[in-house]
Amino acid sequence: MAKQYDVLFRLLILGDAGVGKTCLLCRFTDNEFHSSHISTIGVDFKMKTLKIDGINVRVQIWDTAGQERYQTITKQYYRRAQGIILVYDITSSHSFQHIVKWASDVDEFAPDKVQRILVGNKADEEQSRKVPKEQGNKLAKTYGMEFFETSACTNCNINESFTRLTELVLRAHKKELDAFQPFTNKTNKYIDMTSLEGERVKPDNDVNSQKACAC
Ligand SMILES: Nc1nc2c(ncn2[C@@H]2O[C@H](COP(=O)(O)OP(=O)(O)OP(=O)(O)O)[C@@H](O)[C@H]2O)c(=O)[nH]1
Repeated sequence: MAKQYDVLFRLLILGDAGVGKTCLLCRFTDNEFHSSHISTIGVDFKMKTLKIDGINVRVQIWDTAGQERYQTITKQYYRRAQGIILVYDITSSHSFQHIVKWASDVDEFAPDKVQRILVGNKADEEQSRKVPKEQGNKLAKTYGMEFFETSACTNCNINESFTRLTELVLRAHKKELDAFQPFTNKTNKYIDMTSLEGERVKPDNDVNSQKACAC
């Protein structure tokens, strides 16, 4: 069977419970939105293939539980990530203030090379907004991250934010990819960055993957 992608990356979505991590993922991968909140237990993941600069990039996107009690499990996934989306809810000042804690966890547990973006979700809820867009921008600048306001509900900036993070990851790993040059050869090989950067997981059998997508 012909190879269907050239490189595989792992992305991670972090943020407080209820900010919309699962909905962002479901919107991006399946173009679905669900209005109920079913808390993620541990972690769950979905896959999608993007074409960037002629390269077929497969992304394995891990959705993590925002609840404190799952942090021991979710932190184990940081070190295998090449890209991280830090999410807050624009209607929740608390979730925004908490980004500092999420970012410091990333500094502590993720690889140095990890690429990060900041996302303020629920941008459709303008009437309940607690976090001005400028504040999001300012915080992102402080951390040297790019910033997006999104709405999983109205499908605003979803593709843009996931695609941008994938572009940043691709750029950060350009040297390794150039050395391998899978895009020009005719073999069925692809680069699995997820196994190169850490211990390989077997998602199909992963005991932590307990939640079917609610969206
Ligand atoms: N208005 C609006 N509601 C949203 C949006 N994204 C998510 N929600 C709602 O926010 C609630 C929580 O969404 P989830 O995606 O389950 O939140 P989560 O961050 O995955 O939560 P945990 O799994 O507990 O960490 C649900 O009721 C969603 O419908 C959005 O863009 N706009």
